[in-house]
Amino acid sequence: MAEPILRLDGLRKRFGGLAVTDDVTLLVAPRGLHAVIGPNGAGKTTLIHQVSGTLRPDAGRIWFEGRDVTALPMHRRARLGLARSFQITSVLPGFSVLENVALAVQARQGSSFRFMRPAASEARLNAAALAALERMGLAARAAVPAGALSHGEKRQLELAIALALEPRLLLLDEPLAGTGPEEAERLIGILSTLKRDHAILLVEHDMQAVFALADVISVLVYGKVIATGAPDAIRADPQVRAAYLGEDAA
Ligand SMILES: Nc1ncnc2c1ncn2[C@@H]1O[C@H](COP(=O)(O)OP(=O)(O)OP(=O)(O)O)[C@@H](O)[C@H]1O
Repeated sequence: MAEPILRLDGLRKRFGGLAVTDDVTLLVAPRGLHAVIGPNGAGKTTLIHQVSGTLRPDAGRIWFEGRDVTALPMHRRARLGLARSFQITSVLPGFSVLENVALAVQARQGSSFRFMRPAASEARLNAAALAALERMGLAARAAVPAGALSHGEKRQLELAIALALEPRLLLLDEPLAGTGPEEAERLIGILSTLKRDHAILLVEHDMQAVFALADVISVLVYGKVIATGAPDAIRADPQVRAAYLGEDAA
C-alpha cells in the first residue's frame, strides 16, 4: 500500500476486566473506504473513539500521516484532517442547515461559540459549509431550519459537518443507522463518491452497504482484528465465517 494515512500500532483499551481493544494493529490507505465490522460489543465504537481522540488508549500508538497523534485531543486531530462524523442527537432546530454546519465546524475546530458575532457571518466558514452541503446534496436546503429536515437529510447534515472540516480521513460510525432503504441507498451513493478523494474508516452494521462500499474490510471480534482484506477474501475467510458472518453469508 502507499504510505498509510492512519496506522494503529498495538492499541489496547480495557474497561474493568474486559479487553475491549486488544492489541489492534491496522493500516488505513490514503484513498478509499476501509470498513471495520464485527459482532455487537466487538469494540468497534471504542476503536473509533480512540482514533478520533475522545478516548485515550491504555497502550499503543496512533499515527496520522506519519505523526504520532496519540496524545492529541480531538480538536487538534480534527485540525490536522482527522474528522469524525457524530450522530447529531440535537441539532439546533431553529437555526438554518447552513448555520448548523458553520457552528459545528467552529466548535470542532476548538474555537468557542461567538453568538455576539454569529459564526455563519464569517465568510470563510460559510463558504466551507456551503461547499460541504453541496457535496452532500443538501445545498438546496441550506436556508431551511435544521429541525425541518428528514431523518436521512439529518444524516447528510452530519456528513456535511464532518466534510466541512476538510478532513483527509473521515471516521464514520454507523452513518446508515435508522435510515430506510431509499435513504440508505442515497447515502451509499454519496459515500461511494466521497471515497474517491477521501480516506474513510467506516463502522457499519449494514453488510450490504459494507460489501458494496469497502475496498478493505477488517473484522473485529472481542477487541481483536481477526482478519483484514478485500471484501471477497473476507467473505471467503473460514475464520471470519465461523466467528461472525455465519455459513449463510457465503
Ligand atoms: N465506557 C465504558 N465503560 C465500560 N464498558 C464499556 C464502555 N464503553 C463500551 N464498553 C463495553 O465495551 C464493549 C465494546 O463496546 P463497543 O460499543 O465498542 O462495541 P461495538 O462493536 O461498537 O458494539 P455495537 O456493534 O453493538 O455498537 C462492550 O462490551 C461494551 O459494553
